[in-house]
Amino acid sequence: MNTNSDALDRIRRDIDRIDDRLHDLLMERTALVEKVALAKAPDDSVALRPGREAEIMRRLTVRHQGRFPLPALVRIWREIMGALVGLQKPFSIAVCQPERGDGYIELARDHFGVVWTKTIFPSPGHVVRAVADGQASVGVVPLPHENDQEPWWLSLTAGSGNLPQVVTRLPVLAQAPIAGRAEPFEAFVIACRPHDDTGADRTLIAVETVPDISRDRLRALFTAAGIEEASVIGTHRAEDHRVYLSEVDSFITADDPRLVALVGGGKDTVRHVRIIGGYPLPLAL
Ligand SMILES: O=C(O)C(=O)C[C@]1(C(=O)O)C=C[C@@H](O)C=C1
Repeated sequence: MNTNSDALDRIRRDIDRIDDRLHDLLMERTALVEKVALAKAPDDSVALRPGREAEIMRRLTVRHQGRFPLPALVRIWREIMGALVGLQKPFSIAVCQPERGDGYIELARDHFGVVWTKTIFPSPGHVVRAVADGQASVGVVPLPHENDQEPWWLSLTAGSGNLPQVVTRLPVLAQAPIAGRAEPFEAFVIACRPHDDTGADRTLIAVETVPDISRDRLRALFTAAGIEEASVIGTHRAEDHRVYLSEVDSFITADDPRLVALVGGGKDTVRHVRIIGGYPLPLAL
């Protein structure tokens, strides 16, 4: 009996020592991130680097071993990086929560952690405006749906200047289903910064065509321009034109010659092509 409780005490002292080391490392990591913040351009409006975060998470999930559950590991690092992004610059999160419940707030909390303020907005359009105006550092908006009456992503295709862009897709690791909830919530994070190249990314390209063309024709235009694996994730039909939101399985920037080929290959049909961001591929279990 005594021996057992002695052994237990010893193990618990080891656990205390490990907790102290973890805690010390966390404080040391915080000090390093403060140095990273000083090295960033002062006019950077948001400290968030979704690509770097994705690379960290991929590296850790690959080296992970043993019985500690991977979703718990991801959650701990989400909390750490979420906390540290807001220590570098003021950080606030605009969340679209159009329906009852708090599915998108949960997604935002799982990704950015518990620390920073989250403000609920009734529509994705409000969130886009809040981020564009600098009222919020990032926004969480539902993934586009085919039958959206007023797709929020259209406002990311128009105009110039520092428009918000899609930078992340949530959740970064598929969540366990919640009993009683029909569908998992999924969202895009938008911010006034370009999406990052992590070597495993998707890019979102809005293509405006006059007149309307079929999806098959659109896919053929992408293929002819040298862009494979383009799938449509949203559409908007106006009186004299159609806008497709296509998702491409690679990292593409606005100056990519393939986009010029896409416009040229469409002769007069493709009026406008615009990248509205992209995101690192979500973690695979
Ligand atoms: O590497 C950076 O740029 C950081 O700001 C550090 C850090 C991190 O905690 O590792 C924090 C926030 C960023 O979104 C990405 C990574």
